[in-house]
Amino acid sequence: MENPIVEVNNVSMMFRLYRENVDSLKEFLIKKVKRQITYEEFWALSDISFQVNKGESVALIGRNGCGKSTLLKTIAGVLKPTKGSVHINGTVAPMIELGAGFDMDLTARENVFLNGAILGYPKEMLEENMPAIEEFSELHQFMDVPIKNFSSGMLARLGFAVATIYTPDILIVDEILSVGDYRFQEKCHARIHEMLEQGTTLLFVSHSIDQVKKVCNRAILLNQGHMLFDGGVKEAWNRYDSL
Ligand SMILES: Nc1ncnc2c1ncn2[C@@H]1O[C@H](COP(=O)(O)OP(=O)(O)OP(=O)(O)O)[C@@H](O)[C@H]1O
Repeated sequence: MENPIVEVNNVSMMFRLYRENVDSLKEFLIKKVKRQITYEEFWALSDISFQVNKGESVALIGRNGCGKSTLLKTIAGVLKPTKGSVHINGTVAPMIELGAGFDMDLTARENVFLNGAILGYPKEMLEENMPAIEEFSELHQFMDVPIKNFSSGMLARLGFAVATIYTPDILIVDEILSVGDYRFQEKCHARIHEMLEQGTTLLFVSHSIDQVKKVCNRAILLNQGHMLFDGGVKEAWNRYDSL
């Protein structure tokens, strides 16, 4: 039997919620040293465990703030869980906060190199793929324009084009398909399907049942940081509806 491609073992995530109202880092540090800073512990994820096998497409569903993005970030390695562990058996392309590493003062082309480097792609690979990125993002005449002049849809197109230049073992998609116009969303879906056909495993967050039904064969329902259900998409959505 093959090893699972993603293993999430008893993952819990705690954030400190600071209640103090401080105006500067200096004031914060002084208060911290004097132990005048108080915080509340907030558990965004509590004891989550599941495994994903190669080729599965799994949706994470649940209400706003239930912990979906936090869970994806621990799987992508962006956040280290407070307790538990995550094991990944392959390459990961995280599409979380697309273009989070963009610099607004740089041009689209310069940002391809910047964002590509953050994603760990070699410079030569980015140079080689520049025509494909221009083509997919449909930003031809805008490639040498500073991106501060771009619309949110244009930024999403650029971010998606950079993130998908190679076919990863695991693709992590967080809500990004809600950005961009309908035609571009369809293009993103087509690209994701192409990857799935090549054996990519998908972890997907979306608030749209139609999108989840289109791409996923399994869904995990979260509620206030707890895992309530793991199984078929239809049943997961029925349970979500009755929360
Ligand atoms: N860095 C942080 N510091 C403090 N609290 C955080 C931090 N990141 C997330 N949270 C809190 O953790 C909880 C889960 O957030 P998360 O973004 O994972 O939810 P979500 O299910 O993805 O929500 P949405 O559907 O609105 O995107 C929320 O209550 C959020 O406020």
